[in-house]
Order: sequence, then C-alpha cells, then structure tokens
Amino acid sequence: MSAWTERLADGLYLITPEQADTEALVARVEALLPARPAVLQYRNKTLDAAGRRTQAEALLRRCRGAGVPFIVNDDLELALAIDADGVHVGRDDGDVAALRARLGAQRLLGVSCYNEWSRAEAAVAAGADCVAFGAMFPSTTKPGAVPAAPELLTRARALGVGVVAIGGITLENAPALVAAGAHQLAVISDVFEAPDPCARARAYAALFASGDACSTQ
Ligand SMILES: Cc1ncc(COP(=O)(O)OP(=O)(O)O)c(N)n1
Ligand SMILES: Cc1nc(C(=O)O)sc1CCOP(=O)(O)O
Ligand SMILES: [Mg+2]
Repeated sequence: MSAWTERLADGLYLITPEQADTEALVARVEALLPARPAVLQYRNKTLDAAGRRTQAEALLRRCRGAGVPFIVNDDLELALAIDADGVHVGRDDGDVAALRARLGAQRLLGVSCYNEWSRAEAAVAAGADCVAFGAMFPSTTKPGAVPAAPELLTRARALGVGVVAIGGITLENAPALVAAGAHQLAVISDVFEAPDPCARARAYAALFASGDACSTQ
C-alpha cells in the first residue's frame, strides 16, 4: 500500500475553482465538506502569493476541521509554509526528485502525467505518491488539455501509488473511470457549477461506496 492509498480514501478529489473573493470561495468549499471529499486541492492560477496564502490558510483550517486532506497545487513553498498535507505538480512546476527531497517523506506528492506513461514511471521512480492522468474528457476549465485514455488508469494500478483521473469528468462519465481503476476522480466544474454542489459531491462518493461503477445513483 502506498502513502497515498493508506492515507486517502478512494473517492472525489475536489479542486477549487478560480475565485478571487476569499469569503465566497471558503463558503463554497465549506458547503461541500459535509459530502466528505477524499481530498481537496487548492488551485489558483491568478492571485499573487499573498492572496494565495490567505486563501490556502483559510481553506486548510476548514479542511482540518472536517478531516479532509489538503493539497496545494503548483507551489511547494506555500504547502510547506502552511503545513499542508502535500503538493501537486505538473510539467512546469519543477523536478519531481528535487521536490520530493524538499518536501520530506511524510507529505504527499502528486504528479501530472497527462497522457504519458513514461512520465508516470519516472514520477514514481522520483518519489511521487500519486499519478494523475488527463484530460479524460474535454474540459471547459482547461480547454487545451491533451486527451488521455482511461486505459492508462488501469495500467497505472501496477505502479503501486495513487491513481487519479482528471479533466472534463461528470457524474455521467465518471463510472467508466472508476471501472478503469481510478482511486480518485479530480473534478472542478461538474461539482462547483452544479445546481446543488453538495448533492453532486455526495453522488461522486456513492460511486465508490457502492462498489458499483455502473450506477450513478
Ligand atoms: C489532480 C491533478 N491532476 C492534474 C493537475 C494539473 O496539473 P498541471 O498540469 O500542473 O496544471 P495546473 O493545474 O497547474 O494548471 C492538477 N492540478 N491536479
Ligand atoms: C487542472 C486540470 N488539469 C487537467 C489535465 O488534463 O491535466 S484538466 C484540468 C481541469 C479540470 O477541471 P474540470 O473538472 O472542470 O474539467
Ligand atoms: Mg501545475
């Protein structure tokens, strides 16, 4: 068992939407915590460092209160500064082995692998706890993302780390990704833009709880 699968339940990997208003962002996330996502990633591509720290600290407090692991996107120094549970990095975010060395053994390290198997093997060799593949489906959040095949998820289970699917995931297309082997489904818009985000998040959790990847109930 890897640190990722030991410490994180299978289920919904929630990622925050872009939102400059911290109070509004915190309220949106707080409303989702009763659905008990497996993990929350703080992702913001536009605020300055001080703004991101303010948001990350506020969200981390709520996640700790709810027992939800908290991951910071891109920014290892921010993750260390606020004592987050880990960091997620992609091809523009630094060398994985160097990041692992700086992060220490205890914090979680997720790595984006896009549609590239070789990137996943290299990430695990360099100390990744989790590999993420995407985009599984066209994403409105990241329209330029390259398409990735669900078969990568199946193959990645043999790597012995957490396996995450991302990109354009909806409650309708999610069961196929669970069936393909994803431990978690990373989602932004299908949850945060749903009419009832908490109900939507609970429906994702149910995909895993039931053990029936063919049911969306
Ligand atoms: C769980 C998860 N998977 C993939 C990504 C994308 O990371 P990256 O390619 O570094 O792109 P940005 O998110 O930084 O724009 C992710 N954030 N989380
Ligand atoms: C941040 C991100 N990374 C992707 C990748 O393919 O690596 S797709 C993506 C956006 C995910 O948002 P949504 O659930 O709204 O599609
Ligand atoms: Mg990144």
